[in-house]
Amino acid sequence: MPSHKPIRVALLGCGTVGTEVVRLLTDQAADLAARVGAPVELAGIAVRKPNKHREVPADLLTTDAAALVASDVDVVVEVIGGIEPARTLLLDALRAGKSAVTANKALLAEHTAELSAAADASGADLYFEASVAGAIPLLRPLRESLAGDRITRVMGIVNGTTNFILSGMDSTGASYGETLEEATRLGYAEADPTADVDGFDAASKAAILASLAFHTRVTAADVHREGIASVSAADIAAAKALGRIVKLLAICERVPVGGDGEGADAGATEGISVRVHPAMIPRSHPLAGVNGAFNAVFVEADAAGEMMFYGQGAGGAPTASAVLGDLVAVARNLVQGGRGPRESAYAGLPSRPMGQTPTRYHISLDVADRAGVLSQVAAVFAEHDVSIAAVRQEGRVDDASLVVVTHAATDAALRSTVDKIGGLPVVREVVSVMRVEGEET
Ligand SMILES: NC(=O)c1ccc[n+]([C@@H]2O[C@H](COP(=O)([O-])OP(=O)(O)OC[C@H]3O[C@@H](n4cnc5c(N)ncnc54)[C@H](O)[C@@H]3O)[C@@H](O)[C@H]2O)c1
Ligand SMILES: N[C@@H](CCO)C(=O)O
Ligand code: NA
Repeated sequence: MPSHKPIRVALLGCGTVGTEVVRLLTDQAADLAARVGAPVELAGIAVRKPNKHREVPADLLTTDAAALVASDVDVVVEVIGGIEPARTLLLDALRAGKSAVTANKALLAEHTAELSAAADASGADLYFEASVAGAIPLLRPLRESLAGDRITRVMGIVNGTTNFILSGMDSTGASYGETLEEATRLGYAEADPTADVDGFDAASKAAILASLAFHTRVTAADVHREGIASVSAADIAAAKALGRIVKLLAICERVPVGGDGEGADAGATEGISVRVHPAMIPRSHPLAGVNGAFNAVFVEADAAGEMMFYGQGAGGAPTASAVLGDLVAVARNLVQGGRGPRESAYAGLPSRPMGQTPTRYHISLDVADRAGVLSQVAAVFAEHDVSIAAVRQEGRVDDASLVVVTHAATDAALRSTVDKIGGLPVVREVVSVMRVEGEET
């Protein structure tokens, strides 16, 4: 039996995730104690409305989260969400030398520097595996298992709500609006789905992933963000016609820098691009088969090569699994002495603006079916120094469709190419414009 004194845990928030944390802590108490080497005891649960929590022991409930944090606890688990009061509560805990576990990506994407500094100053642990891709072990592999390698790219589906909607649009051909309604009816999308569909949730996760992968401090403000509201049935059909599928991707990659920049870029030869946007990927890509509310993250590293992490990225029990894994880790550190890895931001790579990021575009046009159209369109690409990888033209009686897939060029050059093409008299409509990922450039 464990001889160490019990590890006392304060749980802040008892919603979808918190309820499952309580259940796992209770159901697995004996196993957890054996694994940690000390009993892991729930000292209190901070909630807003105690009468709404009949499923958890009433004597543990309190509405005073700050007092619970200040009480005789060793670890604080934060599953409230949002910036305040979560930020202040976690800072108070860390400053007092109490280790912290959080699932709060919104907070981490803004305030990791401050939280890590507080943890370093007191020697406490800060763990947050549940904040990205829920149950999937991802942050610890990036931070620990791959610490000896050089990660070049992380590309993932890290938002279940938008993946559910895009998968639905792909399988039924329905519009974005219709599919969002269905997702809301089934309880996948929240009443206010803004954070998910506009890409804020994925952008927070991208910032956390890029920070770990590239040993660089990246915040949500460094992430280029586009959501899925403008993805049309025509985009989905255009992708399908060429053996591709549309996904909302979080992409973190190393990109070359000229070294002629100013400020943070001066003299740098390498930067990073961190972005969230819909993109077409080949149906043969490992991420293409990730459907519904599942998450998956594809990682490329110099020595390890390609890896994929796949599983449930959301939901009470899956997210609580990651929270409990972190809780066991910090509790073990308390029992055995020592600390988990500290924040590592030594590389300080500059974030490159989207306009200077190399991307590829898929462009579908409705054009007049007459001689010379193709050469007029091709001339605009040449003017912008954008090289064409493939062209497909289909003529009909009074109009025709033209699909162009480019080689890599800067996003800014591609954007101005599309703008200029849209203004050509022979182009009736720009049917679909989308970036292409997951293929040779
Ligand atoms: N639900 C998921 O699938 C999921 C997945 C990964 C990460 N997360 C993250 O986990 C955290 C919690 O998510 P959730 O889905 O459980 O949210 P939730 O809204 O279900 O639960 C949050 C709870 O915190 C309570 N709360 C709010 N202010 C409080 C305060 N001052 N003191 C005490 N309690 C307070 C709310 O009343 C609510 O019960 C968020 O940071 C979220 O981003 C959730
Ligand atoms: N709203 C998020 C929850 C998990 O972070 C999603 O849909 O993936
Ligand atoms: Na995770």
